[in-house]
Amino acid sequence: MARYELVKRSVALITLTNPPVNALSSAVRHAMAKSMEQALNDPKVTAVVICGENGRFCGGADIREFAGPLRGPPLVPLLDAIEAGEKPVVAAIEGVALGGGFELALVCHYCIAHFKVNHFVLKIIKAVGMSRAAKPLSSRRVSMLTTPCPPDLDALLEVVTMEVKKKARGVMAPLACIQAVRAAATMPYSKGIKRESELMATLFNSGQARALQYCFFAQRTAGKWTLPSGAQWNNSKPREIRSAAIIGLGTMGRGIVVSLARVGISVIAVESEKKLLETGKQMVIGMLERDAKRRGVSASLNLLKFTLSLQDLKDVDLVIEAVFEDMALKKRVFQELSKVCRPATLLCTNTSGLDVDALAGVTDRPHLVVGMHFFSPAHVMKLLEVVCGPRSSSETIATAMSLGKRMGKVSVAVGNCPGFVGNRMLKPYMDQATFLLEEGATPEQIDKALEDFGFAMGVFRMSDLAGLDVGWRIRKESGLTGPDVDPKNPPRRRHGRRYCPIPDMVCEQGRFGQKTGRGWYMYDKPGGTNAKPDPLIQNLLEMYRSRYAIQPRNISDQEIIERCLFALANEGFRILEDGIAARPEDIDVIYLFGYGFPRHRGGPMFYASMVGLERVLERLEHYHQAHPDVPHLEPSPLLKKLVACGSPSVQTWREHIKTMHSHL
Ligand SMILES: CCC/C=C/C(=O)SCCNC(=O)CCNC(=O)[C@H](O)C(C)(C)COP(=O)([O-])OP(=O)([O-])OC[C@H]1O[C@@H](n2cnc3c(N)ncnc32)[C@H](O)[C@@H]1OP(=O)([O-])[O-]
Repeated sequence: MARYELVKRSVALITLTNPPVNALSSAVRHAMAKSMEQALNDPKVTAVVICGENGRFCGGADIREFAGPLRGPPLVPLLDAIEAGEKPVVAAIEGVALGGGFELALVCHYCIAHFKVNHFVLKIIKAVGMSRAAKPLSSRRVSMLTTPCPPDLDALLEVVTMEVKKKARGVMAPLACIQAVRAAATMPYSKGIKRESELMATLFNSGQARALQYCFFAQRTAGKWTLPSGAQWNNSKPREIRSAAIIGLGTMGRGIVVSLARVGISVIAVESEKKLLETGKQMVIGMLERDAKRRGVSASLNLLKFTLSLQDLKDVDLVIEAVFEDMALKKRVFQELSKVCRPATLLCTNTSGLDVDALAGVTDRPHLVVGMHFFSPAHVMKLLEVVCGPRSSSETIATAMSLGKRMGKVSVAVGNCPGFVGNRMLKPYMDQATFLLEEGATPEQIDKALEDFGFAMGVFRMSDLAGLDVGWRIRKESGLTGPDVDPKNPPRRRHGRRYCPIPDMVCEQGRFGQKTGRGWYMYDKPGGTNAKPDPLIQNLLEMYRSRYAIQPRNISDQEIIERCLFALANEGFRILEDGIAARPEDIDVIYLFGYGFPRHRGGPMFYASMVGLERVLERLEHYHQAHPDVPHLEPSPLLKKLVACGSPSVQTWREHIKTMHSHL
């Protein structure tokens, strides 16, 4: 946990040894305290060096221990002892120095940030020699330093506070940091430290801290995918991918090309027409050049090839199809790929919800077919849903997961069903929002409630950004609206359940969102981003309500949050029951990285657990009773089961889910 050695007969070297990141666990703190005592009491020791094993100084407190009560010696007295000690202490920093690890470095009298380990001992000895020859230690103690305080501190912090409140809506920690900076600038050290401890205690005991800790581990859990067959992340070897092809240079295809090329993978990009190919090529080159400039590297344009011919794909390791979301078209592409590509080439589809197994079925290699659902813009968004068809091999899944990681994505393995995890859950969430419009709410009221909850964008602003026509086309294709609707259907019912036609009416007016300058809001111009409430939408809602004799009522923010978010989580429970996601953590990671769910709320499933499953169940029952024609509000059997089992912690829900239904 901490190794103690005497180097050159006078330097005590204390090495933190707690892999993987040398976190300050109770055992490490205990060993550190003992080692420091030994070093300070040994007359042979003239200086102390603290470093971390395996190229990492210290990743901070051991977050795993936050779940329980504090054990072992606290960190602060150890830090005080180092700072006040009469022997110079040097922090030899390599890799990370985060949180408590950073504090540890700060209280040391000297810090060396070094890269070449072979120079390690030499540098330390030099630094220690310097410290002994130089001024007394008092000038090196952080508590003795005066903090510069700008004369306009209040105004400065006011501006920063406003900015933080805008960017990190509802998040406590950044605001507490500003208060800590104020304390550092205006109070003596001992009082400032006390103030910081109070702030830390407030944060530490908040639900937000628990949510953020959960998110940290959920993200890492998601990478540890597992299938009912026993194949999992640590027993399935991914293939090495050196070359890839992208079919379709629309928005998604372009983003995927950029994501691949910037990690050094050769990419062949295919389009069906010369004009589309040329436009796509120019855009990809521009995106790569801007990206390279931002990162201070040269753009990897030599890795790109643009072509109109699928024949050029015969030797690539992997193909990602990113054509229009049309099953017949995708099937034609996959049939063609089967003929053209060598038998070992992996065939991936970037679909946002179509049946991956149906596509696998038209190929000569269903075991090498997998879904890779990127989120737009694909070179920016971190989420990747890896959709495992029933016939996808473990090697195929491992390859897609590992390729996602290589591209810097947070990859989550999910099962194959309409909409997979993310978009399947989105439907009940959006349905609730439109039902609330019918009942008396406005788009801006609903968006404000969701944004106050912490979403970067409410559901209507988000839809305007994404484009309303996409969902409209899907609804037309599935016979929910348009000429194919059975005229016997009442206007507000489909398949025996409640249906809200308002989104269709908005689209019928050519209002497709930001791109047309009109959607749920109005914008200054097509492509504008400044959303303003539109009186025409208000009129449309009023006419709609009067046509269907709906008496509008006042709807509270609480009802908006409960109906939208509990319906979202309820679908998450069904997804777990159906085995489309292996764990609640996977669902939460998808919502955090793909749908802007506020991180300090932990994701929809964690949020439900924080509200209390009993309460979620009771509210869903209440709303379902009021709206019996909305099946999404009927509490899922898994939710009921978990409540009956005493609402166990989210990390143990998996034990209550029958794995026999798994689609993963
Ligand atoms: C008391 C005074 C107040 C102090 C407060 C604090 O210090 S608050 C803390 C302030 N510190 C932070 O907030 C730092 C949080 N950590 C990080 O930001 C990153 O992990 C990293 C940059 C250290 C390494 O990134 P990377 O991409 O190279 O690697 P990776 O991310 O994949 O992690 C590898 C493995 O290490 C694990 N693990 C990591 N850190 C901790 C930890 N502190 N604890 C426990 N475990 C930790 C991680 O779970 C994973 O385990 P797995 O899945 O293999 O079993």
